[in-house]
Amino acid sequence: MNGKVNRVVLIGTGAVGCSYAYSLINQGTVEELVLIDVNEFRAEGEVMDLNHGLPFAPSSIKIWNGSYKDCAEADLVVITAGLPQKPGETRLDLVRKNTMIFKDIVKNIMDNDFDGIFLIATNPVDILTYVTWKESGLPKERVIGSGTTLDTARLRYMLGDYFDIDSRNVHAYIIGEHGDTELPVWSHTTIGVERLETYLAKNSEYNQEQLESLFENVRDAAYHIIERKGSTYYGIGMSLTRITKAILQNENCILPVSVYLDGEYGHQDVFIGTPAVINRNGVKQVIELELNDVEKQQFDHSVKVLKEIILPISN
Ligand SMILES: NC(=O)C1=CN([C@@H]2O[C@H](COP(=O)(O)OP(=O)(O)OC[C@H]3O[C@@H](n4cnc5c(N)ncnc54)[C@H](O)[C@@H]3O)[C@@H](O)[C@H]2O)C=CC1
Ligand SMILES: CC(=O)C(=O)O
Repeated sequence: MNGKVNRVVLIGTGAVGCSYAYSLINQGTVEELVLIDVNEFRAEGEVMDLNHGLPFAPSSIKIWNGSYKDCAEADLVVITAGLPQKPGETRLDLVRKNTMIFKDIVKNIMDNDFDGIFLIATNPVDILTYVTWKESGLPKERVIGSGTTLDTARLRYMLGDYFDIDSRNVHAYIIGEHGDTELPVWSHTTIGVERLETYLAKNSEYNQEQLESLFENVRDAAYHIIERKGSTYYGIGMSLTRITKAILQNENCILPVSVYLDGEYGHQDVFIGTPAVINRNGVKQVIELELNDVEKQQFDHSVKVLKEIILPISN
C-alpha cells in the first residue's frame, strides 16, 4: 500500500458518492479525499461545498477535485459512478450500461498504477464488483463490493424498531445478491444476547410471520424509497464509511460485503454478499455461515441468478 496518509479516491460524485464523502468527513475517517466525476464541473462544485464545512470536521482532511493520476497514491478507490435505478427498474436491469462505464473507469485507474483496494457500490453491485476484479487483475482479496451491508443495516434497524431494542444490539445478517434474491439468516440472528428462536418463544407478542413481512420491507426498501424520493443515498453513504473504516483502520471487522467465493458454500467464481473479515489488506477471511436447508436453497438460487448475468458479460 502506498502513501504516508490515508487517501481515498472517489469516482462518481452523484447522490451516493457525495453522501459517502459527507459521512467520511463527519466521521473523521480519512486524511485525503479525491473526487472524480465525468462531470468535472459538478465534482468541482461538490469539492467547494464539502471544503466549506471543514472548520467543523472532527479531524483535518484535504479534499480536491482530482484526476485518475491521483489513484497511484490511493489506499482505497471507491466507485459510485454510473446510472441509478429508475422507478420500477431492478438493479439487474442496469447491468449492461454500468458494465460499459466500469470497464472504462477501471482501465483508467489501473493505467495509473493503482495498487490499493477497490470498494464498489454501483448497481448491480455484485456483478460490477466481479467486473472490477476481472478488469483490474488485482487479487480477489483487494476487490470488495458493498454487498448486503446496507440491507443488513436495514434489517437491524427494522428488527430494533420491532423489538424495541437498540439496533446496535441486534445481530442479524442479510446475505446473497444485493437485490431481489437476498435472504435473511434467521438461524444466526440474536436479539441482544438471545437467539431469535428463544426470544420469540419467551415473548409471545412477537412472531415469525411478522418477521417475514419485516424482511420483505428490507428487501424492497430501495423500491419504496425510490418511489418516494427518486433514489437512496444516506444509508449507503454510511455503509460505505463503515467499510472504509474497517479497511483503513485495520479493524478485522466482520461485515456482510460482496466477496469472491472460492469454494465457500459450495460455489466458485462469483461475488456475493456474505460476512467476511475486513482489514487493511482487504478481505482477510470469507465466513461461511452454517445455513439451514431453506437458507441454503435460497442462497444457491441467489448465486444462480448472479452467475446467469456474469456468464455473458465475462466473455
Ligand atoms: N450498493 C448499494 O447498496 C447502493 C447502490 N446504489 C447505486 O449507486 C449508483 C450511483 O447512484 P447515484 O449516486 O444515486 O447516481 P447519480 O446519478 O446521482 O450519480 C452518478 C454519478 O456518476 C457519474 N458518472 C457516470 N459515468 C461516469 C464515468 N464514466 N466516470 C465518472 N463518473 C461517472 C455521473 O456524472 C454522476 O455524477 C447507482 O448504480 C445506484 O443504483 C445506490 C444505493 C445503494
Ligand atoms: C438502490 C439500492 O441499491 C438500495 O438502496 O438498496
